[in-house]
Amino acid sequence: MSASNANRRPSVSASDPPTFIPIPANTRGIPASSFGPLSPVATTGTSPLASYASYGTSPQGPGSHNRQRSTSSAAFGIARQLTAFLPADYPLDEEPEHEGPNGGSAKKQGKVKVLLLENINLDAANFLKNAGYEVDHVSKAYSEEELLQKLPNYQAIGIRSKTKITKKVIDANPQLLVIGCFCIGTNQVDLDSAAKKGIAVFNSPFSNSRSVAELVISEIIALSRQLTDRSGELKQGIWNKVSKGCWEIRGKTLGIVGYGHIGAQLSVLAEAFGMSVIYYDVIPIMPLGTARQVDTLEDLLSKSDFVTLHVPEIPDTIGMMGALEFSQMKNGAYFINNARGKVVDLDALADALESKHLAGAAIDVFPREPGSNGPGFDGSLGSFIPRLRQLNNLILTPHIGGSTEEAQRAIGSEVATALVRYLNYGTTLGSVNFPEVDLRAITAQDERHIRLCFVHRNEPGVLKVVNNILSDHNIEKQFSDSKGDIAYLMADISGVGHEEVADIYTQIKRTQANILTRLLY
Ligand SMILES: NC(=O)c1ccc[n+]([C@@H]2O[C@H](COP(=O)([O-])OP(=O)(O)OC[C@H]3O[C@@H](n4cnc5c(N)ncnc54)[C@H](O)[C@@H]3O)[C@@H](O)[C@H]2O)c1
Ligand SMILES: O=C(O)[C@H](O)COP(=O)(O)O
Repeated sequence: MSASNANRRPSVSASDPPTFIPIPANTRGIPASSFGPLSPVATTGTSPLASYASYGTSPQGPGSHNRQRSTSSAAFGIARQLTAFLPADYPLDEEPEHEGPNGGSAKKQGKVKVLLLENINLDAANFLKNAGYEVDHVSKAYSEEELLQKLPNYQAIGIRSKTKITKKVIDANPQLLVIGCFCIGTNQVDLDSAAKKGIAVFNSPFSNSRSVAELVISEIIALSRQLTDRSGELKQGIWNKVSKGCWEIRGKTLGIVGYGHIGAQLSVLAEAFGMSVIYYDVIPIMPLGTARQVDTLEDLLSKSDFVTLHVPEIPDTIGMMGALEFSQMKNGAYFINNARGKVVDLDALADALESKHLAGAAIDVFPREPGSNGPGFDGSLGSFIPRLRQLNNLILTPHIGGSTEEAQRAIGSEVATALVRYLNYGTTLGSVNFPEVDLRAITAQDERHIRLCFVHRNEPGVLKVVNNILSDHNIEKQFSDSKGDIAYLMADISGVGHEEVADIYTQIKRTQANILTRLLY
């Protein structure tokens, strides 16, 4: 990038809408979702790194005098930041040199590239573009092969529940810095392998909970009244007005397995319909309303008219509903799964429905799901599928529990914000596989400040070595935390001359416990 390109800055007056995420000066403890809706479309794109240098860290926010920070500093900031985007073992000395600020040389230049898969909300894509990133938006999920081929061009990836980020994909992509799961579940990512390679993973823990809870309420009523069967018959010209086997839901017992964000939300809605609610969870959780926790899954199954699952896919929950558990359910009860496909043995469910032991079921999630819309929901995904397609009072939906405009917008905003905050500021609040670390923003008064973001193995003596390297400078603030095998240190250092940055970067990167070193300012 030439110096003139680097001089490009958004033309913002005090009355202009902000062109960056409104990150407060001290972000500690403030959930990303509290930052409000996506910011308006920017009129001028700006590098996230330039925006950090010239705007983002100002305690005064947009329109403050800190925007007057020198352009050459912003340009140099871009160059310095980008050295950190290279793989941890990239030889710094061999980076190609480009024309830098003030005619001097600078390191390789470029933009952060983000790959968004699975039709992630377009507002999120625009938000990331406005933050200065290059964004590629794809509507389908990628297979492992496609990821191995295409991901090496990107520093960040956004996925939903279908794309599997395996250890193989992680190992093949040392340039990858961050993964955004634009959904609740994170079972599709090898979180441990990602952490060990210094890749932070973020999700949206509750932005679609309400959408799922509402879908379950609709399914409870639809099953109870055999709605989809009646509708299907009428579409074929058959008038079949029956009341036999159709019930009100008032006074019936709903059994919720997993009383987390969705389960608890559903509990409140179900009571408003006059249902009695019981729930089973592996941890004691305070009931809402008059709901009641039971001690065992069997207890819940034997007492409920409707059983609905809201557990994550983890080793303990895989296969938790099989032939034995279905036999423990009441005769004529209904079963609903909007959690994850592998939690249920669908052949056993087909048996329970075919034998009329169960009166109906609603299934939104499957052990294997097609990667894109269109034909493909067939026996190749499991021998039970042709059986399920023949059954009465069985509602099959294509994993749409969280698919509402509201949920997708909220998730887009939340996860896109988390990605920008991590890439531009190093903040890991809300990460599912990293320790949560944040520092209040650099004041940006002093151009000689830098921020060290250091992901390392959790071993004794690391901080001593790092602080030795930093000891010639003033460490304004630092915070470190660990999670399992990895630890993360953020430190703001002042009094750093431009000529010293590469040296600090190289020394820290070469420490024995280094996983990923980034310098930001
Ligand atoms: N169908 C969809 O589109 C859709 C949308 C959102 C979420 N989901 C799925 O729903 C799951 C639940 O979402 P949430 O936001 O309520 O999660 P959550 O983490 O808030 O709650 C999950 C609850 O399950 C409990 N739990 C864990 N293991 C258990 C076990 N063996 N037995 C009983 N309880 C157990 C946990 O203690 C927790 O209370 C997600 O993990 C995701 O897989 C699906
Ligand atoms: O984990 C989730 O949030 C849900 O399963 C929704 O996944 P989706 O974004 O792929 O629809």
